[in-house]
Amino acid sequence: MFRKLPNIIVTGTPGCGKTSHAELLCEQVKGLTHINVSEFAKNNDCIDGYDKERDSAIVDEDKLLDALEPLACKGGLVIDWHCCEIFPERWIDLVVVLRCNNTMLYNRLTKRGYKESKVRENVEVEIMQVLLTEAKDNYDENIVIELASEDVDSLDENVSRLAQWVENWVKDHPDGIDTSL
Ligand SMILES: Nc1ncnc2c1ncn2[C@@H]1O[C@H](COP(=O)(O)OP(=O)(O)OP(=O)(O)O)[C@@H](O)[C@H]1O
Repeated sequence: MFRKLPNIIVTGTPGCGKTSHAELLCEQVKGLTHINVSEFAKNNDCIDGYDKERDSAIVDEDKLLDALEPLACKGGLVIDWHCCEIFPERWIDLVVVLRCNNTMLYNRLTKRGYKESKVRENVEVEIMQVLLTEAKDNYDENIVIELASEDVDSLDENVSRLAQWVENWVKDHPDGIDTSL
């Protein structure tokens, strides 16, 4: 099977704007499919318990990858999750790491009603650039890009840039990519 569209990961600390970016990109570029991993895992029986301390579901990563594999082989996925290292390198053409100013992130998470400990933990993750390091450690640095997601203008600019990148990828891969390799 050949995939004719790239697969993109949109990652970043919770509240950075992954879902906002992924949704808008999929609205603007025909053929792309938004995979909100938390929802996808729930809908595909890939939940393996609940982490009370973190107040979040535990995803069974093996089951998740099995469920995603056929879709990843078709291509055109925009994978939206706060973790990127589990996705095989052969699936992924671009890793977008969204970054956000600490005060803004604090306000966004507080507005969501997150408890103080969860807000602090996530702001620290952002300060320590945890997601950027994870992306660079697990994928070729040439496919990892860092984008600021701080206001509506930056959201629009980022999405236009990503849409242009997809258009260029398609032109550069007229026969697609062989997913059996
Ligand atoms: N670039 C931006 N400009 C203005 N508001 C933004 C921007 N990005 C995100 N937001 C706002 O921040 C909040 C969190 O955004 P979003 O749900 O897209 O983040 P997320 O990274 O997907 O979070 P999670 O990992 O928890 O799902 C939303 O209220 C959204 O409207």
